[in-house]
Amino acid sequence: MAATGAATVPTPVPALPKAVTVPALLAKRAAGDKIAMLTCYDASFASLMDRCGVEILLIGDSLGMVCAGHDSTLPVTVADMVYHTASVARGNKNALVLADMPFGSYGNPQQAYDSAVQLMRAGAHMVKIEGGAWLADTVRLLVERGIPVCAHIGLTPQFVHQLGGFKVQGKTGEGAERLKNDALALQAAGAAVVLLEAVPAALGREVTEMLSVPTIGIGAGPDCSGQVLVMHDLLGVFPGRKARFVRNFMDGQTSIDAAVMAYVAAVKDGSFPAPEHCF
Ligand SMILES: Nc1nc(=O)c2c([nH]1)NC[C@@H]1CN(c3ccc(C(=O)N[C@@H](CCC(=O)O)C(=O)O)cc3)CN21
Ligand SMILES: CC(C)C(=O)C(=O)O
Ligand SMILES: [Mg+2]
Repeated sequence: MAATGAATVPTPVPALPKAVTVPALLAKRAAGDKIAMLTCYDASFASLMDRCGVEILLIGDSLGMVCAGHDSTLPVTVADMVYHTASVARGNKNALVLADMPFGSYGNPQQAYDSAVQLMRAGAHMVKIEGGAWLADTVRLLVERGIPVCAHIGLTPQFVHQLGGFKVQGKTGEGAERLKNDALALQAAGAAVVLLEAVPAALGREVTEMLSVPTIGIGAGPDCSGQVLVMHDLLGVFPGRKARFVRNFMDGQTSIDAAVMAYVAAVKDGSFPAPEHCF
């Protein structure tokens, strides 16, 4: 028996990470721990991201653009989302599986419920819908029936034809007020997560401070509770024009695992997003 205790105690084998749950996300928000999320569309990448510590895997309707080659997310169907959600769920162990409700699948609360049930049966743990305070009744109905909801506000790509392009939102006083009002209404209706896309960093911070549920930002500044990127942007394989909030994490790495781990580390230590990624 060695005389000096501390140095001879064997390093414990790290416990397997606990599955990421809705209460676990709330606890991270309360503790100020950053949340790392990525889009994911298949089982192989789900397995890779899960083992690299990504906490939320988003089956984004961006798959219509990055996988299928459309120029918007509008052509994506519930059947497309079910196929990719089931694929991701098979590859995942610990992460929370979040599925986008595609364009046209939540026109009223009952249609939203029917669509969400299909995604939950496919393996989603939470669904995401785009829109503001007008969606409160839909959020309430889903949450009351056991379907956790992420509310997506700011730049909502399903509204591209109304927004006139993929443009930064909440830049005017009126726009910022509307966004804050939407965030509060959606949280009050039961949203477990609020996703902020392409809004000024100061507004991302304000909304995050106003809410008790976590915010996940994409082009919404460093003060959100967590961050998300489209995996093709993180890996530098998307051929289109890249948004200001994108960082290619393959730079300086020699494997996809290393790039994903660098992303998780940069989100956790607050070094991503940097000022050049913010509006
Ligand atoms: N590969 C990819 N990455 C994404 O982040 C993404 C998709 N696809 N498809 C669905 C939506 C579309 N998104 C986009 C696409 C482009 C910009 C963009 O270029 N924004 C300009 C702002 C221009 C302005 O406000 O005038 C930028 O400079 O970042 C932003 C979000 C986000 N989502
Ligand atoms: C960009 C993220 C937030 C998304 O909704 C998607 O990938 O579809
Ligand atoms: Mg989406």
